[in-house]
Amino acid sequence: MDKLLIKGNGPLKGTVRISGAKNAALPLLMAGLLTDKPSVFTNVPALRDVKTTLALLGQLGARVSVEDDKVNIDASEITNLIAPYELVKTMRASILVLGPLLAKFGRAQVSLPGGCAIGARPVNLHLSGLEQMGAKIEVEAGYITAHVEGRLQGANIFMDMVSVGATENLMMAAVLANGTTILENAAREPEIVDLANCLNSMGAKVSGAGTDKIQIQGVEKLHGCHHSVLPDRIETGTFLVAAAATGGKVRCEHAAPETLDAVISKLKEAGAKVTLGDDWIELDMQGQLPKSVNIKTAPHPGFPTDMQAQFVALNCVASGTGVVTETIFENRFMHVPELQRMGANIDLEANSAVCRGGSQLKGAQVMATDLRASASLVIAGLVAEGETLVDRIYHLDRGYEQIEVKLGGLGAKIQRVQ
Ligand SMILES: CC(=O)N[C@H]1[C@@H](OP(=O)(O)OP(=O)(O)OC[C@H]2O[C@@H](n3ccc(=O)[nH]c3=O)[C@H](O)[C@@H]2O)O[C@H](CO)[C@@H](O)[C@@H]1O
Ligand SMILES: C=C(OP(=O)(O)O)C(=O)O
Repeated sequence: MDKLLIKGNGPLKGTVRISGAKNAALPLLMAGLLTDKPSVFTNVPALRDVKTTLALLGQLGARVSVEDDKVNIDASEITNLIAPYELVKTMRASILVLGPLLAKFGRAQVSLPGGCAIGARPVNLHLSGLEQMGAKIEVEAGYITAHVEGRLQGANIFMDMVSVGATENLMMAAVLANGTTILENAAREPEIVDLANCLNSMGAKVSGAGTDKIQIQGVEKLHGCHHSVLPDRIETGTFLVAAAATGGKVRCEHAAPETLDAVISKLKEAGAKVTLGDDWIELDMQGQLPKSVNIKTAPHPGFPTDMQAQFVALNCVASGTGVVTETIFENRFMHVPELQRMGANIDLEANSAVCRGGSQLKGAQVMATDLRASASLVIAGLVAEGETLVDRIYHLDRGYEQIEVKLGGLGAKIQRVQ
């Protein structure tokens, strides 16, 4: 099993190219199921989750081809409407095939994603929204089986929690429904706007994406698309935090600065000088060490839960005490015991991590437990004294494209080992 060996060696410096966003790419690729015509996506990141998505689409009968960062999907001959456990278990976003399959083919069977490291992550909002659109749904023997007589029907759906995945699934279902669907208390993440833009380029009628009320007027058919995936705001944020923690100066290119307000604001509070262009962000610590910051995660435009672990690592080496509160997932502090093994001074109190800064972290063998927890261990390894070995980095490969190559380009001593 691959591991990352990191030797802390001072400030990161240089320029890094940001990849397309995992969380935008996955629903976009699934949207390829909604049309008989070819869909072409560019700026698709080479990630394990993208491979899983393409394998899933292939298993359903879609013809998929990949050339560098370009993916072509032809879903004109779908032969199978089952998303099996073997694929769904490795990637929770597989549930996003349910809306498109039901809307286009009238039925689908998708394995229940099950619990995962960061929390239980139920899919009740996805299912109840589809039921309100006329679907009949049964959950039995670990599978969700859904069908609808004729077309899904437009509906007014109020979601009693803000869910990114449910908003995306229901939006994709509603584009081919009969009539108008209104999604209230919808998620407002930039990846939802990217999906809506892509669906509209396919002939859908979606308005209000990026607000908490999305209106979708169903159409009978969609055509193909040519869509470039939104840059990854979480990958960008991770490199910026790594630069801040090491006291460095890093410029992220091919980024989307407008999607990172909450993160940039916290980096400035930590003492970083941040400069923005249309598609780049530069962070300069001007030789200073960071100051601790308080953080509370919240749905967009609040502080993203997917950046929480990286800021815990930053707070450990910063000056002062920072309290990081997680409000989205009930078990998203698994990086804390691993950071403690490296000498971090953190106390867990309910859903908050009280991080007392100023520790000189020491290299250790640590274990990645989920995607962003892994990123926080890499950041800690970059500032630790001595060698850090991060095990189980298949989690990292789900969401970071060649992280060791990109960090190496910024001067880090990091290599993949067996
Ligand atoms: C592929 C993708 O885009 N993943 C992102 C997506 O995950 P995902 O779409 O799974 O996250 P959600 O926004 O749905 O989850 C938010 C909260 O709602 C709960 N919930 C969700 C659905 C449901 O039917 N019932 C329910 O109770 C979840 O357990 C969680 O506590 O948004 C999360 C929150 O920003 C991010 O951390 C993930 O990186
Ligand atoms: C939690 C994450 O992803 P997923 O929803 O794909 O598990 C993440 O990207 O941090």
